[in-house]
Amino acid sequence: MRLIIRDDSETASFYVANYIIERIRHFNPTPSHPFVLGLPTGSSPLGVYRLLVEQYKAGNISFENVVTFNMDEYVGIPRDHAESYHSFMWKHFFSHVNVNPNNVHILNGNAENLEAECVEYEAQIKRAGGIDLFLGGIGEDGHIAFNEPGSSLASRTRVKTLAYDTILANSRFFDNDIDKVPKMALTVGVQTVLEAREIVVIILGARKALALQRCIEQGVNHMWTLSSLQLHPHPMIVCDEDATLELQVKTVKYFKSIEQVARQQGFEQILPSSIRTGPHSVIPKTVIDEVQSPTILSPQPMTSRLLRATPATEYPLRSVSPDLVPDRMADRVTDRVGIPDISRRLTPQPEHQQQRIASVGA
Ligand SMILES: N[C@@H]1[C@@H](O)[C@H](O)[C@@H](COP(=O)(O)O)O[C@@H]1O
Repeated sequence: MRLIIRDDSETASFYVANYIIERIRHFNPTPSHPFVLGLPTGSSPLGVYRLLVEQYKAGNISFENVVTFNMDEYVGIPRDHAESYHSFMWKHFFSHVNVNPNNVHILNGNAENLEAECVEYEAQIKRAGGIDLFLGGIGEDGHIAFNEPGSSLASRTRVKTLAYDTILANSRFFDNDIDKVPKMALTVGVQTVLEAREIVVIILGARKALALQRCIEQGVNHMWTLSSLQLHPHPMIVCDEDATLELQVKTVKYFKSIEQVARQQGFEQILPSSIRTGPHSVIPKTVIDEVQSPTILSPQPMTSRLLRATPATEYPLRSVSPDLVPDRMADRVTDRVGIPDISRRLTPQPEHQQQRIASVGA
């Protein structure tokens, strides 16, 4: 899990937008090998969409070969209702960029057979080759898409009844009248999200702080469906400082230090090549040269093989996301020359303390 913490919503959105742009560029999508992007609605991704549109207009990114799948849609409100997720997506993103309308997929909450609609949506995702990057937001109760508390972590796209808390939270978009808020939605499942090759979630504001805490510091739990991210190989949460309010100080310092150390080492994030370029491309293989020696008839020892590393430009020498290096708060207590002073550990060791007291007294 990567947790990226930024000062405010603007800088968090900036990080996510740039990240998506970098990922699409790296992937180098073509009509036959498009980048498949999962997208959310809600107020949290608004800044990201604004920045993506800005960058598109500045000529820095193209969405021509990007296929999109939205997370969810209300059931029973007209597609052109101002608060439908169709309207939201076209208003804030699609109509401002060069995405091909045929490449846009949003669940139809007015389908005659809602169940069949959901089954077909899963099939469409599969036909598109799976989702390369799923961008998500969360509800205050830690739900991802409309996977409300108690949703099966194995769930797939389906019809979902909304939790009262969600109806209440979303009433702000419906004249603060909960009677106007749809009570059902179509949503991708937790499993659908987990099957994306990469997941990025943006979490902003103090009202999401408890959800973030449950998802980062506690175990996988169907009552906080975002916590399922812990089971994914490449998840990243980007949040603002306000969203960290319920986290332990050491958790915040830990994740900040991870990012700092990575930057000092000269990288932001390195994903395996198959994730960065999609499943269809050939992953460069390390070449092994056999040493030709006609006189050796017995099996050659390992030292007779020359391992020629593939150039870093083609394939990273570090082939996986950097692992989180345990970083104890106690290890940060250093003396003046920067060497850890064991006698001042935050978890006291009585024998060392005694030695120190004795040496100070001498
Ligand atoms: N179905 C959507 C979610 O996908 C979204 O993450 C959530 C949070 O919205 P906001 O970002 O406005 O808090 O709202 C709805 O419940």
